Amino acid sequence: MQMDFLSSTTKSDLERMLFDETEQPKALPLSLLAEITNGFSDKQIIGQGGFAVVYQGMLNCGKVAVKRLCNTLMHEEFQREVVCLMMVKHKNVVRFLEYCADTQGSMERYNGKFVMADVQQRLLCFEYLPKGSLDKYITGRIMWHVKFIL
Ligand SMILES: Nc1ncnc2c1ncn2[C@@H]1O[C@H](COP(=O)(O)OP(=O)(O)OP(=O)(O)O)[C@@H](O)[C@H]1O
Repeated sequence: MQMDFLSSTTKSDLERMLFDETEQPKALPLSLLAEITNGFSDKQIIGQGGFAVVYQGMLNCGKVAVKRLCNTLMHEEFQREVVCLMMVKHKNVVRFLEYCADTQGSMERYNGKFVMADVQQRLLCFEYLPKGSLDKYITGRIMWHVKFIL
């Protein structure tokens, strides 16, 4: 199996992906995700789940949601998640666009010695949904229902 040494997907490939629903999810370079989130700036954060921080990624036309997973996630779990996301295609499920699995060596001190440690970054990219979190709507409805009963 021949593999590209580095993913060369560009911002315009990502835009094409966003507007063409027949395109299959591909690997994205970390540098592109850093570029569209302004270096994973806090100002771009749109939410936080149990295992990830979610950033808004800005394209020339359109937006995406970039989910940066915590680095305790095992590679096998990430792989399983990507496989599942690639199989789900439904109008009621947010569209999965691309993924990024980046590993870089970094010299770190361990027990008084320098060792080369693997620094892993795992990210998922989805279409951006502008109406906020579903839990606000559900909580709102439940609160209203409880008030009505009382
Ligand atoms: N595609 C998206 N478009 C816009 N906002 C999003 C998108 N995905 C996630 N978010 C925002 O980020 C928040 C966290 O999302 P995330 O999917 O990480 O967590 P979750 O589903 O709430 O929890 P879990 O960690 O159990 O998956 C959401 O509540 C939402 O506000």
